[in-house]
Amino acid sequence: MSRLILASASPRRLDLLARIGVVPDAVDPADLDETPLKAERPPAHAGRLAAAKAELVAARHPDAYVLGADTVVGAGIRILPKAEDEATARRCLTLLSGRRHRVHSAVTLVAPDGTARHRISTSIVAFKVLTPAEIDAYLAGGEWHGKAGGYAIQGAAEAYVRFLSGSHSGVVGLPLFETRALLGSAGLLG
Ligand SMILES: Cc1cn([C@H]2C[C@H](O)[C@@H](COP(=O)(O)OP(=O)(O)OP(=O)(O)O)O2)c(=O)[nH]c1=O
Repeated sequence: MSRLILASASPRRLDLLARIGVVPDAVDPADLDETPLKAERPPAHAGRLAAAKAELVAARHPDAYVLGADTVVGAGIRILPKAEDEATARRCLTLLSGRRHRVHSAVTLVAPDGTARHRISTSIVAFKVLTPAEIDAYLAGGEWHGKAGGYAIQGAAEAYVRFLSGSHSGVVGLPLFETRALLGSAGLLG
């Protein structure tokens, strides 16, 4: 069977794949510019980056299947950043407090013949109104680091989530229903 490469530096994506019994033959992250295009909408941004990551890494592994993913938090037409510092995470949480937002997780599978298959999962998440003390407590925990929208639903932030509609695995970073469909249609399961 052909090799499967996971084009991601996210340990969560590796763990999520393992939950459906898939262990990639290698992990080879793509390093690319994740700046949104002018007027790019959140789902389009996620789809473009998932495809770009998979295609970039596929060029390095011509005989393998390559899986890439991207998770974007969108508030209306705004794309929230991936929080690399506390001030950014604070701005994200302040914006998300007391309102609904969407989390788009796109997955792309590039086959050895170069054809690409794409899927996207969109979830709706609503946070309670966050008090300044709750935001401070969350920031002190550090789980926001490197996360789209400045939070990780798989950690303490889930206690602030009043409502979730969609895919929990998608919010964490790799929607398992869509990923299984992609891998299955390529004959990579069982
Ligand atoms: C909203 C949310 C995001 N995230 C994470 C998933 C992604 O790792 C990250 C969004 O950044 P991504 O650019 O999707 O992924 P990444 O930079 O971590 O890894 P790579 O590009 O190499 O695949 O935010 C959570 O872990 N939990 C959450 O609840």
